[in-house]
Amino acid sequence: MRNVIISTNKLCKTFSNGGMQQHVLKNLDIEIFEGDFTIIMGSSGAGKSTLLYALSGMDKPTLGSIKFFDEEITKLSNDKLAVFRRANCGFVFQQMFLMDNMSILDNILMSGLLLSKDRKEITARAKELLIQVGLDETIWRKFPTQLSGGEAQRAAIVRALINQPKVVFADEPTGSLNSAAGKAVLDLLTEVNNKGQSVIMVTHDLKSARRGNRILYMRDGVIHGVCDLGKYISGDRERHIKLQGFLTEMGW
Ligand SMILES: Nc1ncnc2c1ncn2[C@@H]1O[C@H](COP(=O)(O)OP(=O)(O)OP(=O)(O)O)[C@@H](O)[C@H]1O
Repeated sequence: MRNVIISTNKLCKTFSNGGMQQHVLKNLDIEIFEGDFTIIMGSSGAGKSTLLYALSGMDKPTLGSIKFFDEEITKLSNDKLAVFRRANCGFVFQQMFLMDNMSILDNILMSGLLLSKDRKEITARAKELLIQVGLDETIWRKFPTQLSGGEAQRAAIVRALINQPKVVFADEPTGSLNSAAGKAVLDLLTEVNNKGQSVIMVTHDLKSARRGNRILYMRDGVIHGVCDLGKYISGDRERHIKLQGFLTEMGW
């Protein structure tokens, strides 16, 4: 029996666009399991990012509720929600902003020291993660404006992971990266997941999706299908065929 870490009850999100109501999430009842690498796929505009933002407490739903661990986060005030997110969540989104007036290492340490006072340990973890995403010592003291977009994105990912969040939310984390840098990021997310942290990732990319063990396919604001793939093993051909078959069935 697997533990449910996030569950939604009749989750709805409606946007008002030019006076028109757009129902983007429609009565979703979803369960996310502890330790899973959950992938959210689907056509453009299906509501994937909206769902990710709602599940992570970054955005409030219009109707319905979200339970995250034992906390009904939809009932929390904005301040309490911010504290909850800081303690439990890591965010790897497309637009990630590093502080321009601080070095890359200091950007990461600042996040780490919000939750821990052990500077030595946080520094060691930061350096280890930086190396894992292919950012060596030569860039640690640089400022964000001195980095390429891909380097800055990888540094921001390290910042998101420095507090070893119980759940990592990622929205197309490899979107702006070349294939080697993208692989380093996926390897890091896989490793984090293997250590027990849950990952929820929105992606359009088959290579990224293969890292997940459970795929939720969205269409028009609802979950259209679910595929259980089992744990990621590099080069597992059968898994790949199963995922492709599922996506074809979903009309991807
Ligand atoms: N803040 C907002 N205000 C108004 N409409 C929004 C807002 N955010 C999203 N939408 C609309 O909701 C719909 C779903 O958007 P969302 O970004 O969740 O889709 P998606 O499945 O992630 O798409 P993509 O794969 O193209 O990123 C889109 O039609 C979008 O225009």
